[in-house]
Amino acid sequence: MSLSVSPAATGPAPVPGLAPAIELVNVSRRFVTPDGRMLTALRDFNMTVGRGEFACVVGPTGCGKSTTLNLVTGLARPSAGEVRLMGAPITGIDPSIGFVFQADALFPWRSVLDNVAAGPLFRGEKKKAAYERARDWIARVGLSKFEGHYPHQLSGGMRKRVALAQTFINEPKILLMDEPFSALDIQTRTLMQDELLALWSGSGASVIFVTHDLEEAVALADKVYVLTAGPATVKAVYDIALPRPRVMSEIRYEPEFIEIARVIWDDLREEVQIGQQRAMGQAH
Ligand SMILES: Nc1ncnc2c1ncn2[C@@H]1O[C@H](COP(=O)(O)OP(=O)(O)OP(=O)(O)O)[C@@H](O)[C@H]1O
Repeated sequence: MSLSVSPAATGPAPVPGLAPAIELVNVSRRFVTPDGRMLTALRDFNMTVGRGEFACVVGPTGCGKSTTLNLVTGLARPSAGEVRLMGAPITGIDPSIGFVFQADALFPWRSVLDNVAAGPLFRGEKKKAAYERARDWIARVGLSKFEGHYPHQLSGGMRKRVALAQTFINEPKILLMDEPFSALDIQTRTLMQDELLALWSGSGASVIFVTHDLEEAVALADKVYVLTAGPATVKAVYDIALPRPRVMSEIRYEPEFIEIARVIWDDLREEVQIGQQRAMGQAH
């Protein structure tokens, strides 16, 4: 059984001389609520994502998962502690970060080709080279026949493919994903997970992927972080040593996968129950 549980961040053996891609060190993040109270969303939060590592984050609703991503983007500052990218403290919004969120960020008035070429053109790449690379990425996600289509003419899964091409064409060193596939039906979601792993495996990108779907987390990740009901701290980190390449439609039926998901769910369930009890208490 290649399952290990650790109370602190582990991960692949660090590359000598290279700092981890992402580090959150003793981070706390507090907000002032609209009624003037102080709300602690993250407390003493520690996370280390190695270079090229795929980390998934699961936790109860509202515990602080998106807040974690916002700190890594540089859009939000920690109230205490430090966030480092490639060993250096964050000073602003880093152009080497790519994002994919639940709502895709396609320009509705641009064709698929223009959407995918937008990033390189914005960064000053020559038009010919940008469009050549865009066509290549569109082909990689299987949409060559649709490059002249507009987003409203595509299915949800096709739009996600465009969003992935639009992200990977920028060759992000760090990729932040916040429930990117949660609005898709289960079959399309499975296909998109395969697509994501295929694109990621050739990219070298370090990923933080937030999801409510524990099976999705186990299937994709090198490492799964389980967060406590808010304020979020890291409850446990699980190394997922399932071999790669992984085929999403098959992996879920493997005994080892089922066992790993069961063990992590036992841990997560407690936090989900705490979150639900609190929500019910607030409703009374
Ligand atoms: N800008 C803000 N101002 C005040 N409170 C905030 C702000 N952003 C987040 N919060 C609060 O911080 C807590 C964590 O929110 P966050 O969105 O990070 O949780 P989450 O785990 O991503 O939620 P979900 O599972 O619903 O996606 C919540 O109680 C939320 O209401």
